[in-house]
Amino acid sequence: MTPSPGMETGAIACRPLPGTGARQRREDLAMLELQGIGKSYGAPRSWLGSARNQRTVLQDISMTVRPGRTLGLIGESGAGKSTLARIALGLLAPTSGTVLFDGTDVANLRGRARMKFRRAVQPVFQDAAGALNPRLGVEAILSEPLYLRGIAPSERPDRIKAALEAVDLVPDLLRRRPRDLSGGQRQRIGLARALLMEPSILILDEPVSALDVLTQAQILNLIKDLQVQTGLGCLFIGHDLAVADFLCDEIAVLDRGRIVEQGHPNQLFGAPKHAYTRQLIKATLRPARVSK
Ligand SMILES: Nc1ncnc2c1ncn2[C@@H]1O[C@H](COP(=O)(O)OP(=O)(O)OP(=O)(O)O)[C@@H](O)[C@H]1O
Repeated sequence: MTPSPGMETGAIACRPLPGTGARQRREDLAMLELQGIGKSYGAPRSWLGSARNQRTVLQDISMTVRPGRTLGLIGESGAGKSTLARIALGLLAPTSGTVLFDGTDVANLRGRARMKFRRAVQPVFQDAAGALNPRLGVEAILSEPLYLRGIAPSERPDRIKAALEAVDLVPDLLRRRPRDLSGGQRQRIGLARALLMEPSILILDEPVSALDVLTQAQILNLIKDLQVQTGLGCLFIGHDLAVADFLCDEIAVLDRGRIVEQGHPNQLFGAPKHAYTRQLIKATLRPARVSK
């Protein structure tokens, strides 16, 4: 199959973020585990004992995001991907099941321990424009995580500069606002902001869906390089099989709130077991396989 343009051509140079260092790859250590996650929206009519208003969107989802690995969650619109992303980030409570961060149920985390979890698991969303405060300039946007981490003001400019370099942006952009950036630049700023939190895990919710194919390839290479460099674990959420194939070590296929198949991309694309996976592959116009 044909690789998407730019995907296989020279990965963007990696520069370590200051203070991030190159983390050890700890392949066997589970960092974020979702165990039997279920989610229903809408309040039950409890006084009638009826659940007529409730709609179940996730059922019995179990997956583990490990350091240095990228797990993909693929499904069509409405399958429940963003709901799962919000649960993994601790922004939404599951109706059933448990999210474990380094072995601890995040529902029981309070105070500093909860802040540590929220810092360690960082999102990168599809809509970078919506995720960046439009009233702030890039410098203020990138200062925020450093402020939250208690980094001294005197240290912030160097860290911001290095973060910009890490995502291949020039310091000139610091004075601009999100609306004055291209989609790709905004996504890089979103990535830099997440990285400045020194996360263990990135939740990539459709991170390149809004970008043209060349910019997609650059951002995907960047994510991959940064992951190798820092040992980050990633949960990639999306619908694009070619992107998942390029980025992921393992892919789970989500159909109407249930994982119907999970495996290595070669197995999944080469010999899909479930009818829904076959349907997804067939519906994709010749997904580009990219050599790893
Ligand atoms: N706050 C909410 N209240 C009620 N229903 C919701 C809420 N959020 C999402 N849903 C419903 O849950 C289902 C799953 O939505 P979700 O956004 O998780 O899917 P998705 O796979 O991310 O879709 P897309 O790729 O289109 O963003 C959808 O039917 C949606 O309408």
